[in-house]
Amino acid sequence: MRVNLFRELACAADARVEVRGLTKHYGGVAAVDDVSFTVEPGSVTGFLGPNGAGKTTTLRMILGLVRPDRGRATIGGAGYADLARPLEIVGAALDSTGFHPGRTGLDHLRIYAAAAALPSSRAATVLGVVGLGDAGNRKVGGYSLGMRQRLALATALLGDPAVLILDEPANGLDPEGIVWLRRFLKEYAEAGRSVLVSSHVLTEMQQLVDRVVILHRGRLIREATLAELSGDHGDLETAFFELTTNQEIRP
Ligand SMILES: Nc1ncnc2c1ncn2[C@@H]1O[C@H](COP(=O)(O)OP(=O)(O)OP(=O)(O)O)[C@@H](O)[C@H]1O
Repeated sequence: MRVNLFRELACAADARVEVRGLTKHYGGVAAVDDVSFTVEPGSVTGFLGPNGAGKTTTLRMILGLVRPDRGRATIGGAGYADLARPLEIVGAALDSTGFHPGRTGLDHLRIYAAAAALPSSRAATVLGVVGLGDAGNRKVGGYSLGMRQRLALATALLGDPAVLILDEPANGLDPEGIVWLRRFLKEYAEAGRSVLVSSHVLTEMQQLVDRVVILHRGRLIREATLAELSGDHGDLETAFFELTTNQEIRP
């Protein structure tokens, strides 16, 4: 399974995501304010912050879904819009609610594969990888939340990308699913790829990530390895609360 899924990357730098000075205002609100960080190949990076910190807006700017007011995000050195075959560079699962309920999981994936000029056979391959091999011919309307999360991950994996960007991927997964996801993402990173994953469940992140990027009120407040953060603050939960409370309130 791993042999088929994880092709050799031509160059490790293909999996590097660089965010430099990203800024986005909505009306008077600085949703993201001069944020810079790097997602390193070979690592799982946790993207953390309280509600409204600017995580989703940042992810959407990396993926070319929101135009920044200032700054730039690159994946393997290129902006998303300049990627010739984007699904083969970056796979993203930001939302597991947007599936057509009347389509089967397999059909959903085949449509995405066709749109990206990927072989139709990838649909069954990625369904098997995420553990939905037996549910591929069932309509997505009958899938549980955890099954939809797995389908969203399968969609992200279609192009065998160098980078995975996932928003709350464990939401709705049962304990076995969470353990599976953790192992899968670690293996993915160990194959020289990179994973950027946002979650509010800090105990889960503690077990999953190598590095963390923490936003608060639109600004970067810490980019560090988990080991550095633990050295300074103890566990991730303690670090998170120490860093995100008692912050100076900006005008
Ligand atoms: N399309 C939009 N129009 C107006 N304001 C927006 C829009 N998108 C985001 N915002 C605002 O930008 C700020 C950052 O929101 P964002 O969704 O990026 O935060 P988040 O860290 O992902 O939050 P959560 O953890 O709750 O998902 C919030 O104040 C939000 O209300």
